[in-house]
Amino acid sequence: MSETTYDVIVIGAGPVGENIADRLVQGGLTAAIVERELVGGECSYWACMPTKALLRSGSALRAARQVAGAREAATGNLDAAAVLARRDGFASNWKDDGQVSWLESAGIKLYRGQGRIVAERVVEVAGTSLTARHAVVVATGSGALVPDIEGLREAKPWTSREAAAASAVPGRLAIIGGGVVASEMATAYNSLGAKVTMLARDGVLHQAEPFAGERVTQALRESGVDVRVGAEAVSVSRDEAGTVHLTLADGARVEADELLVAIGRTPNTQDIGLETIGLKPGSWLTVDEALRVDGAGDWLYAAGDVNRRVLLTHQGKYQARALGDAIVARAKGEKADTGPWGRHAVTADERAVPQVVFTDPEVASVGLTAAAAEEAGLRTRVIDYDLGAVSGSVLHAEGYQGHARMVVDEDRRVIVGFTLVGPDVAELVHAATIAIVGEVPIDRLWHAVPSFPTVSEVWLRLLETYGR
Ligand SMILES: Cc1cc2nc3c(=O)[nH]c(=O)nc-3n(C[C@H](O)[C@H](O)[C@H](O)COP(=O)(O)OP(=O)(O)OC[C@H]3O[C@@H](n4cnc5c(N)ncnc54)[C@H](O)[C@@H]3O)c2cc1C
Ligand SMILES: NC(=O)c1ccc[n+]([C@@H]2O[C@H](COP(=O)([O-])OP(=O)(O)OC[C@H]3O[C@@H](n4cnc5c(N)ncnc54)[C@H](O)[C@@H]3O)[C@@H](O)[C@H]2O)c1
Repeated sequence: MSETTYDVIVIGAGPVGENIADRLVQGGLTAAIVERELVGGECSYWACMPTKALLRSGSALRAARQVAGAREAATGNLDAAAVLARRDGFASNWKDDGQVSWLESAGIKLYRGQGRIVAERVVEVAGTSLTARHAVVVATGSGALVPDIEGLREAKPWTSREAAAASAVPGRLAIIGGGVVASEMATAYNSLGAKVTMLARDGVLHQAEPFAGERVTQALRESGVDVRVGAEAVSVSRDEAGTVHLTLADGARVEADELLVAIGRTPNTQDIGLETIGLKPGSWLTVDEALRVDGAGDWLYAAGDVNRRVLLTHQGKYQARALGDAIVARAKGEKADTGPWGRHAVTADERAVPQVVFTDPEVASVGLTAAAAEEAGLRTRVIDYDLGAVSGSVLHAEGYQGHARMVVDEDRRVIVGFTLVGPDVAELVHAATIAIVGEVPIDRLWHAVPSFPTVSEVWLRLLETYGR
């Protein structure tokens, strides 16, 4: 077995692993990255990029149909084949040459194969033993969770991977789940012509502000999706003709051509050698504020989905920048600055995580919901405003419907949570992220004047509702 030594070994070349390795090399260290599938990870080929590509064409068509003049020009349905072809491009046709070239140009050494920790600071991959001088970082991400429902695995359901990469649109698609993947894929496949049934046992987008799930449910139903809140599948089978049959807890039956299971994620830690260092294979890697793995030595870190802090690409990459720079600092004998909002801290993971759900309407949020703020013991005031009543919204689309909520910490008079629901609100949320991270006092926000006539004028309306 050949042996090679690097300053740091990163297992997993998803968006998080790539960014960590980049920061390390930019900081003057050597880094090897280990990847068993495609460089770029889930996000590039089976998650963020292809799913957003599947959603974008339907969103553009709906936007045109909401404006007189454009509506008359947008008379047909989506060209599903063209949408799928555009999606293929955004998934780089499931080839990673571009990302491999980037690794080379960034000075990061790639090893292909399953990486396994075999001892402290030692990782084996495809017959090569890699030794780390300073650290090993696990950035192996997550995979789809498939529940133990009778007959489900034998029925060969789609997970998010098959939904993101499908080469044809099924006539009927049933979905188990009511979270982000379920809601986005119900939106996408409905727009592509599938008859969608969504079994949302625990409600639709139930982790968001309640009005978000309610509006998305209503819009999905209006566009023809059969949303069944509270419905639970108890058994599944696929017959010889390929039809999937589901039986629900209340005895109801659902038939579909494909079944998507979208009920959350499981960590990719089953076969990475955790047992060799006293940790449990298949478990999420819990970490401290420096992203060091609990129960391991100070040489092992975990970032991105696998540490379960926040399962989002942008937040994982935020962890990657902080962690990469912290390892560089420690390697130089400096102390890492992991105190709140420090250079190497991941404070935003707890206080200001933005997320956009690309449904129709879109849901864009950051920070705490009103319920979460109350649960955290904050003395809050919740300000709501009808987004459709803003001049910019009325101009943006006929019959624009939306809602905005601002959650204010009354003791500090700063915003701690913000949620927008409406067409094209995705690009509006970053202003709220800055207000929360910057802890901008409400009194100062009165001086941040939104342009007229934009949808952003909702900021002014919220402040007026709050009062001066
Ligand atoms: C359908 C869907 C849509 C999504 N859309 C969005 C979105 O719009 N915006 C957003 O912010 N987030 C989105 N997410 C979440 C996002 O995909 C993840 O948060 C992100 O991919 C996490 O990055 P990561 O690098 O931690 O893990 P991954 O992207 O999962 O990458 C981990 C990599 O490690 C490799 N690996 C695993 N084990 C080993 C091993 N032992 N040896 C070698 N290599 C290994 C894997 O092959 C993979 O390439 C979506 C998720 C899904 C499922
Ligand atoms: N636009 C985006 O930012 C985006 C898009 C897609 C996915 N993601 C990320 O990917 C992750 C995975 O998404 P997801 O939708 O799979 O998970 P999720 O956690 O968002 O939703 C899972 C849903 O399934 C329900 N559920 C759990 N077990 C169930 C069961 N046995 N039967 C029926 N329902 C059950 C849960 O109550 C929940 O509503 C999320 O954490 C999300 O952050 C982000």
